[in-house]
Amino acid sequence: MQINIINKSGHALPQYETAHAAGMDLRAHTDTQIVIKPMQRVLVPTGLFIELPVGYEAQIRPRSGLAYKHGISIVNAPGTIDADYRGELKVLLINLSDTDFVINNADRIAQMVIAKHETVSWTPVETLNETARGEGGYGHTGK
Ligand SMILES: O=c1ccn([C@H]2C[C@H](O)[C@@H](COP(=O)(O)OP(=O)(O)OP(=O)(O)O)O2)c(=O)[nH]1
Ligand SMILES: [Mg+2]
Repeated sequence: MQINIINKSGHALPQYETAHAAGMDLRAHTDTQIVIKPMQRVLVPTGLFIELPVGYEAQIRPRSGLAYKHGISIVNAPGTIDADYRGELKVLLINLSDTDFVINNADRIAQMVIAKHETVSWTPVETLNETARGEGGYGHTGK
């Protein structure tokens, strides 16, 4: 499918890095180097603006390589981009390591998955149907 995008980043458009990748990497759009100190969070601009079709969302997810090697994650993972959002895509990174992490312009900082979603309406009721699980949760089936 095609999605309208405005690209003010000066970088190439996000792309799938392999043939069947689910996510497209997002690059930082910054004039100055960004340093994220341990346990600090930073909202990193991408320079991208998109027009998702109704019924679709974009999910902003961490990159596992950055997470494993540098403790870089996303505070609100997965970030949700609504179909009616027209602002700049931004990535809320957090440094979970004990050393500073440096981001340069064009670094690939996160990945974005485009996904369908349902829009539901509620039917208020007094009881819900019975299941074997019932209210069990939070590990009630054991280790
Ligand atoms: O990682 C993110 C998460 C959100 N957004 C943008 C797109 C999204 O549509 C909008 C609102 O996000 P969200 O609903 O998660 O935030 P909120 O705190 O509920 O704000 P709002 O009241 O504006 O919905 O912010 C981003 O650019 N990056
Ligand atoms: Mg919201």
